[in-house]
Amino acid sequence: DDLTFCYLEDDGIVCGGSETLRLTRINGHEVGAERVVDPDGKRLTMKTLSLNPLILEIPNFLSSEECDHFISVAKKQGLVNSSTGVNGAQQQMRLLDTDGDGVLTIHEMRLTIENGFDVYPDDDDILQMYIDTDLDTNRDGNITKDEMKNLSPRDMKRYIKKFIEVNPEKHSRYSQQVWMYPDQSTDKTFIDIQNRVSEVVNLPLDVIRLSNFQVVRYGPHGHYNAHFDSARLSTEVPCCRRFDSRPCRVCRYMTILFYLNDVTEGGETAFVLAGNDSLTAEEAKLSPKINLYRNCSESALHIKPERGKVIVWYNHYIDQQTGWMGEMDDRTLHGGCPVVTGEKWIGNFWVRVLDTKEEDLERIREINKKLNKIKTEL
Ligand SMILES: O=C(O)CCC(=O)C(=O)O
Ligand SMILES: [Fe+2]
Repeated sequence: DDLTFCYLEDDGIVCGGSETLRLTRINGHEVGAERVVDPDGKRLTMKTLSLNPLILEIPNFLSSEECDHFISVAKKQGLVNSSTGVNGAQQQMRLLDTDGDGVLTIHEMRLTIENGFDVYPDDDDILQMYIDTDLDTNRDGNITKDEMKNLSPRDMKRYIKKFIEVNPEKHSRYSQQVWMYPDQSTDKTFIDIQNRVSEVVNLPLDVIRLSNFQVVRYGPHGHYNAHFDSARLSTEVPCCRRFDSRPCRVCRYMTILFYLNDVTEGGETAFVLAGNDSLTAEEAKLSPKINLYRNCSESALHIKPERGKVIVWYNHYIDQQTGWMGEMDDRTLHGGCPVVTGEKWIGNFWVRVLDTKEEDLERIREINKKLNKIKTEL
């Protein structure tokens, strides 16, 4: 076998060929549990913040210089507006007449717009839309099926698109970003960090290199409403490869989130359902809790951004049979609360995998070849 994978086990480091490759999961023990981790001689403390979902934090994982480095790389590369996968222009609008009385109240219209367009208007914005578009002919604040015909789905889309241009903070995600890829970058700091991550999460560097990295900036009002970083398992839709143009789903085994600065006020990462089993993810997605821009304080767990801190969580369990990605953990529903004062910089390091370990072994071989070629050219 041409590949070797090593893991830290109870009795020391154990290595083997490609049959050894598997995903790992840190044992969180209990909330508040702390242990010392020692990547490249840096004594750091890893603490368990939550068990359901499993979330761990390591303060000072990055030095201030490393944080500044990523911020300046991002600025140099040029940040672009973030967008979520849900693009209003492609979505079929589903009228959410939740009580089934054939009439949309303002509340139901809000749900309809939130779901269909990934846009979060206030009640006043909806009333303004009725005025601007003449949708509510009899001006009673309710939209009947007949009144709905006053505005075609296409015109509605056009109206919402303009609304978002004027009120960007009402989109589900309001931030700017750049991407970095481990198999394309020779940035020394980036390579150091990949090694450090590999050590503390006990995953081979080869698996860490399957990841991608996104540096994100939020300004005042910047936020990201609650979402999943990954998607549920599916036998019909394959895991996305980079720049995939087929219908595909994002498969991110785990999220490693770096805080690159201290935020003056706001900007916590919120886990809506941490330790809360009384609400299903589907119920949560239709509840006001998901709108972190408005209802951040209703989440179960808040993590304060602190320069250099990293938090780690697992979007999926491990499939014990294959050792590869298993069911999604729907307690991971999370997002970024609005920045009140100052700005917020983070790095998202997403450990991405494909549907099978064999496909990822193939990718690992390709990446190694590519990196060897870059090395010999240097
Ligand atoms: O900004 C945050 O704290 C969370 C960001 C996030 O969830 C994401 O970018 O996927
Ligand atoms: Fe996220």
